[in-house]
Formats: sequence, structure tokens, C-alpha cells
Amino acid sequence: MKVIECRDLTKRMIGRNALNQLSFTLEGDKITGLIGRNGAGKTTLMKILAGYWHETSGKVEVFSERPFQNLNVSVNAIYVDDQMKFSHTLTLEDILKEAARFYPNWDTVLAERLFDYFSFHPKEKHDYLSKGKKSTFNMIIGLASRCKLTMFDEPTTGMDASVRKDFYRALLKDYLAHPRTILLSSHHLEEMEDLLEEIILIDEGQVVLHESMDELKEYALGITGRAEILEPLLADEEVIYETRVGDYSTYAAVKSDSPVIQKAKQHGMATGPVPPNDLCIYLTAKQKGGIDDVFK
Ligand SMILES: Nc1ncnc2c1ncn2[C@@H]1O[C@H](COP(=O)(O)OP(=O)(O)OP(=O)(O)O)[C@@H](O)[C@H]1O
Repeated sequence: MKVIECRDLTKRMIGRNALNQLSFTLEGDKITGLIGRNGAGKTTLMKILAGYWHETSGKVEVFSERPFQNLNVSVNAIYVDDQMKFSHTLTLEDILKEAARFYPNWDTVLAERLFDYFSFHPKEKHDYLSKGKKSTFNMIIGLASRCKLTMFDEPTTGMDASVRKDFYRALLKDYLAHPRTILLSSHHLEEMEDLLEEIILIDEGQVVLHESMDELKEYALGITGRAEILEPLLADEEVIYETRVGDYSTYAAVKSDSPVIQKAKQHGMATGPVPPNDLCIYLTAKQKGGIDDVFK
């Protein structure tokens, strides 16, 4: 069954398309990484999927229904970010009780165990939690709700290294015991690579790539060679990324099936895998080169 279907989904805000005819489908239970640079449209997409915001045009369906202000979607899909707000009058204990009443698959035992493990006090107020503790508490809500569609937007914001590790481990363990569709946006792809089954890379409100992690790891190859030999080989070929290394060498990332690879090997050049995180950066780079160019 399709959990999410977006077809030409567009969201226009203040004269700009935050989402621009974005299309993709998610089927079955998977952990999917939603990757993109700042402002790519990740939060906008997830807020539309959660039913908080309506689309400007195009089709968006969650569990085959339009999500906007849809009760079935509200109770079966959760969106967790570091901006979650709760009534000032509620203590953490009250919030957990309210969440238990709202989400049909809520796991009280899991919520209580995580609550104790991360040393929360039942009478604390959400507003007064530190940034990292807020993210940790919100994570508890996201996991214990066991929603069929669980969306975490930059969930580890403010968490220290040890809590981040705990979060990813708890997420994986709970997912294995209770498979569901989990969408995880983060800038730290390298940190959650082992957790993800696939990624959706978005840029300027459009899907650039939707691949399994295995395919992503084999999507491109990096070539390093003497600039005067490699650069002519790259001319007229599709190059994902190219940069000078020192005075005499060039590094280029090309698709794994590019004819350049064979030619480069014939010249004795070194080739190697392109780490998924680097590939995502290359595919969404706004210009060739990097920050160093600013200082030239
Ligand atoms: N409430 C809003 N009103 C107007 N424009 C908005 C609003 N929220 C987001 N935008 C714009 O929509 C675009 C996409 O923003 P969005 O927050 O979805 O990106 P993102 O990928 O989540 O970024 P980040 O990684 O920085 O959180 C940006 O150009 C942003 O300025």
C-alpha cells in the first residue's frame, strides 16, 4: 500500500515555491532519509504530509487521503521537530498522558522506560527544558506514538553525542520490533547512514534522487588524476563534481557507468567510491568549487 504519494506537489509561500512540482511515492515500511541543504523544502514537505499546511497545487496523499486537517492522518502520522509546543499548564507527565489518549498505537511502557532512562522529572515543564532535553523528550513522543508514519525533522538538534547515539539505537530497535514508515530529515547523513534503507534528496523543492542506500553507495565513482590528462577526458561528459587538488591534480565524481572511468583507468588513475554524504553535497552544490573560492 502507498503510504505517501506526491505528484507535482507545489507549495508557494511569499512569492517563492518552497516545493516545486515535487513527486515521489513511498510504499511499505522503511526508514527513509530526507536529505537536502538548508531551505531545500524538507520541513515544508513534512508539514504538508502531517496535515499542518495545505498544498498550493498538485496531489499529496498519506494513507491514500489528502492529509490537510485530516483526523485519520493526524492520529496515524506524527511530525516531530524541536519547535513542538505544548500547553504551558501541562507537566511532562501530563503531556505523556495526553499523547496516550490521542495516539491509538501509543506504548505507555516504552514512553515510561525512555522517560526514566533519560532522567526526566514528571513535574517538569516542557518550556523550561534545555534545547537537548526538549529534543530528547520530543523523541520519546515520536517513538512511543508508534504512528504508521513517523516523521522526525532534524531530531538530534541540541542532543549531545551520547544521546544522539542512544536516539538512533532506540529508533532502530523499536522499528525492528514494530516496523513502520519513518521519515528522518537530517544534515548528518554520515551519522545515520547505517540506519537508512533509502534516501530522498531534495533541492529547491524538487526530488533530485530517490534511491536505496545500496544503490546510492554505487551511484558514483571518484577519479583523481593529473589535471592535464583528466580534464580533457571530462570535457563533453556528464560530471557530478569537479575540483582541483593542489596545483597539478583534479578530482572528479562521475556516474558509475560513465565512459570516463575506463579511460581514466587506462591512464593509471585512481578511482574510488564516493561517500553518500559527499555525493548529496555534490548533487546539490550551487556552484563548482567551494568556500575557498570566496577568498581568492
Ligand atoms: N512560514 C514560511 N513562510 C514563508 N516562507 C517559508 C516559510 N517556511 C519556510 N519557508 C521557505 O520555504 C523554503 C523551504 O524551507 P524549509 O524550511 O522547508 O527548508 P528545509 O529544507 O527544512 O531547511 P533547513 O534544513 O534549513 O531546515 C525556504 O525558502 C524558506 O525560506
